This record gives sequence, C-alpha cells and structure tokens, in this order.
Amino acid sequence: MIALNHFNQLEADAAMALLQPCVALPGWAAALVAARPFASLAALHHTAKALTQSWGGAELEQALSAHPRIGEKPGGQQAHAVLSRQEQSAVNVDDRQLAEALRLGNADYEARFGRVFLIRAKGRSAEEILEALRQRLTHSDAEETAVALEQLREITLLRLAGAIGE
Ligand SMILES: NC(=O)NC1=NC(=O)NC1=O
Repeated sequence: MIALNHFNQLEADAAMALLQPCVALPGWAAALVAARPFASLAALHHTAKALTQSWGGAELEQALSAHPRIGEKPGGQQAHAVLSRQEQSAVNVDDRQLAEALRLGNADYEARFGRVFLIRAKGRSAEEILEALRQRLTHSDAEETAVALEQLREITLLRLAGAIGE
C-alpha cells in the first residue's frame, strides 16, 4: 500500500502499474491517473466509483479475463492472482462436498450466461457464495449483467482501497 500523496506524485506509468491489478480495464486506470492529484481518499474513491458507472457487458467480459473461478485459487505471483487468493481465503473449499457444489454451480452458471460467475468474495463464506450463485442463476441476462457489474465494481474499489491508503 502507498500513501495518497505518493500516488499523486508518481510518474503516470508507475501509477498505472499500481492500479493495474484492481481491474483488467486499462481505460479505468488511465482515467483515474489523469484525474490526479486527489485532495483526499474520499475524492479518489468518488472519482474511481464514478468511472465505473459507464461499464457494460463489454467491460465485464474484458475484466473477467483476470478473475479465476470461485474455488479455483489461481497459481502464480502476478498481483491479481495474489489478490484473488487473498479475497477467496475465507472460501473454505476443504469441505469436499461444498467444493463440488461450487464447481457444479460454476459450470451451471457458465452454461447459462456464457461467462465466469463473478462475486465479491471478500468477507463471504463458501456457503454464502453458493447461495448467491444459486439465486443469481434465476436472473434474466440483463438482470445478471447488472449484478455481475456491481460485483466487479465492489472488487475493483476494494482492491483500490488496498493499494492506496492515508
Ligand atoms: N470469479 C470470481 O468471483 N473471482 C473473484 N472474486 C473476488 O472477489 N476475487 C476474485 O478473483
């Protein structure tokens, strides 16, 4: 984590590199970097959130390339893989029955919507995630795109909060 005033002063490419693991949408990071300097963390988060409002199906598809399935903790040391593992740390898939239910749920979701099931995993147990997955399977395409985008916004802003602090 770096301080806001340090972020404000970083070279643009270093600032972009810091934001890259938040979401695989370079346009969002570039717009946030261009909006510096920020007078407060609240101003940073206000702008960061505002910049997510224009996201639609295309952005969701692009962003999902950097999100592993729930329950499939990604390998490797790339920043977004490390973050995914941390976010999914509470998803206790040692319970084999639960792990299998998540695996099947992911498969059902992908068959229904044609993309990976995305949920803000931080602070949620595997049971809560499975329940959300089952509930979201009942959504229309439009409803589910909106819900998945909201989860992407939550994950992005949580990662931003982890990258830049006081
Ligand atoms: N498919 C997913 O929902 N992935 C993820 N959710 C998170 O909160 N972090 C992830 O990588």
